Amino acid sequence: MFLAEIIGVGDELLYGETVDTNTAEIAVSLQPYALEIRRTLRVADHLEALTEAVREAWQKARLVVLSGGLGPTPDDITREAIAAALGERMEIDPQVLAWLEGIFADRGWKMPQANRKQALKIPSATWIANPRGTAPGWWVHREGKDLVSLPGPPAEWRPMWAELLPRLGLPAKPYRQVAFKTFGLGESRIVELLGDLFQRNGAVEVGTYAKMDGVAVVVRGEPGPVEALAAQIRPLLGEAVWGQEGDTLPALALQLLEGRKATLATLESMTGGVLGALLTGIPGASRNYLGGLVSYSLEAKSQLPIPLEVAAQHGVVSAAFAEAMAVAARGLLGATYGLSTTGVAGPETLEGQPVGTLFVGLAGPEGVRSRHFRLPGASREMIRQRAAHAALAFLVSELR
Ligand SMILES: NC(=O)c1ccc[n+]([C@@H]2O[C@H](COP(=O)(O)O)[C@@H](O)[C@H]2O)c1
Repeated sequence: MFLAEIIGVGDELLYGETVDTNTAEIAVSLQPYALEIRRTLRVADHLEALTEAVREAWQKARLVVLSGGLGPTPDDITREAIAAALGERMEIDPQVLAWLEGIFADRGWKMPQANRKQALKIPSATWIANPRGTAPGWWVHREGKDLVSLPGPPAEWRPMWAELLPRLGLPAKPYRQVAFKTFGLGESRIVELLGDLFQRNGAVEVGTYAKMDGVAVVVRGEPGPVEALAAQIRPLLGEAVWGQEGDTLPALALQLLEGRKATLATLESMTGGVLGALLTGIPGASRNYLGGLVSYSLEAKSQLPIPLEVAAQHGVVSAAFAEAMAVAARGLLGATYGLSTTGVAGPETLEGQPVGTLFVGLAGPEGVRSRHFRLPGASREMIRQRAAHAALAFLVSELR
């Protein structure tokens, strides 16, 4: 199998100011191709180090993809490093220079001298137009190999790469990926459930990925074996599965509400607005999400039509109180459904309940229910995010 090497360029990637997600994203985009990735690199804005890295990658690999270092400042040296590694001289391309000057002219500015270097190119490279920035990329096709140099910002390189990748003529392999998105199961529980089906052989590979919206179980590889294994895995995950590849909890929740021509109101305590933020992050949310309130303190709760004797009897962090809050949410905004959160995000505990405790209430035409969660999380922020996703996972499972 041919090799591919991916290089993330920039000091910030080495010292942790920025986590290099570009390399991972580019690697994922190469999965449908018959290329093997044995290593990826992060290299500083250092001419010698980057030249050496590019030279070595070019020697070994069928495809080399770089991201970063195409800006106008002196520390942007990716162009120089590629030119040195490939033994070519860069020249200013007058057409690209005119295009650059035009961008600045449109904004009513004169182009700074520093930007001139973004019009530099080696003879064997062709330009990759950048529709969103001043750093065009390079595509070198030489000796049956390809080298692609992209700018660092994802908003810039994504459309450039999406357009170029199919044109590279890389050897394709039959490939299929199936994802089951679950909530409420830990990764180790999933490993236990899957047993021998947790396979990693030549034909298929199973992986689990823990995110805020739960654990995704991904099966990838040759289409036939993937379909067969996914069909065996699906029933083992049962009710925990809420979606598939590309689904998000807030979008799915809104879609299910729309399917019922229903509306939703929220009343949040522990999540402090995170739930509302997730829902309003989806375009068109206002069709089905009426809005919500954050009643964080007991004082705020006492201003709302919630029977406080429920709190006195069961505590604020309880199934009964979550249900009372959900009923109040529904009534206050006249929504079809009311959804509530109450719990303990930490680091302080509340009412003797451990950090990570969450009760979600859901009130609707069919009555009122609640669910108890014990959420893992290393920080208050993580738990609040997980809690908001848990509330949506509960809503989705009830609306299905
Ligand atoms: N009913 C609720 O969900 C609710 C409201 C306020 C605080 N808390 C929890 O109480 C603890 C202390 O809160 P503060 O750190 O905001 O004072 C935290 O764990 C927090 O998550 C829970």
